[in-house]
Amino acid sequence: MINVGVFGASGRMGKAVIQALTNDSDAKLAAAIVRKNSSSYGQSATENEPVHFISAEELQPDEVDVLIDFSLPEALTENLKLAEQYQLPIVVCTTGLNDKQKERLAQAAETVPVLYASNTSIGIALLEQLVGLSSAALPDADIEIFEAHHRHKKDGPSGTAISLGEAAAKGRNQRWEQVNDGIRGEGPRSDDGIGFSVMRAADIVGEHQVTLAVAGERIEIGHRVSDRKIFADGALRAGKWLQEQAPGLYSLQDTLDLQNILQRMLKR
Ligand SMILES: NC(=O)C1=CN([C@@H]2O[C@H](COP(=O)(O)OP(=O)(O)OC[C@H]3O[C@@H](n4cnc5c(N)ncnc54)[C@H](OP(=O)(O)O)[C@@H]3O)[C@@H](O)[C@H]2O)C=CC1
Ligand SMILES: O=C(O)C1=N[C@H](C(=O)O)C[C@H](O)C1
Repeated sequence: MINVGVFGASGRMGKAVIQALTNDSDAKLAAAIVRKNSSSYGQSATENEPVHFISAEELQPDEVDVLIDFSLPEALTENLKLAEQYQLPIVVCTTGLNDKQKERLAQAAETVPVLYASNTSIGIALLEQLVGLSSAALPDADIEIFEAHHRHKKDGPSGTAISLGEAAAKGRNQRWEQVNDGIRGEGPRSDDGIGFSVMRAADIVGEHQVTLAVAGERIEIGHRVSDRKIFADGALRAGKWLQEQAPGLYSLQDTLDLQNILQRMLKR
């Protein structure tokens, strides 16, 4: 049985992970971590089991095998410090990280296993591969990315949309910093630029579409999530995998065989 500690446990995703753990025969909730000034602090985190929302200082490291972080970027440094202090593997799922925070992930990965996933759905991992392949195969296509999320989302474009842009740039051997056009506004597009359009509305869980267009033809590769269980299950799957790994910085792609599957398919 794997004991899971969840950061951001009171949030939309934290609750989804706790719910997923109630039906998981290999893993259980060991710690539901919130801020000390959280309105959830001290309350029961589960319906039947005696797990309460605690603060990070109250974490009992011997009771936890892996940490899953679905809080916000502001909490990343403290969460990584805890993982380092207690030598615990950590799956980081928060988005909107700046360059310094991404460097901090790499620094933590020198001493503990760290898996960073802007999207824990296997469908998006597959989409990334398909986008890389399509971008390489259509070097002259204009690439644009659309994403839609719920009205409460703070960051934009979404972490997933940026990861898909990076996969497209990689497919063409381009540096992401050179082709990232950000959210589209006025003015004509450059030949290589990859731009985003963003929708925030109601309770949309997460939708992404990558368009590769040449004059007269358009490829659209898309993905929609309608239930946060998809992300929660993906994060737990990643956590189970990570707790058997050596220190290092991993991605969801490392846990899957998609690249080999794609290569085998292409050889046929
Ligand atoms: N990788 C993936 O597949 C997915 C990633 N995400 C990402 O996960 C993150 C959380 O999303 P979501 O659950 O919707 O967000 P919520 O706002 O619902 O939850 C975030 C939780 O973090 C806690 N929090 C807020 N501010 C701080 C802070 N400064 N320090 C520590 N904790 C804080 C809050 O709990 P409290 O105040 O009670 O402490 C809050 O409940 C986002 O970055 C989102 O983009 C979302 C879905 C899927
Ligand atoms: O905030 C969300 O809800 C989501 N965030 C992630 C992102 O920014 O890509 C993943 C998912 O699409 C939901």
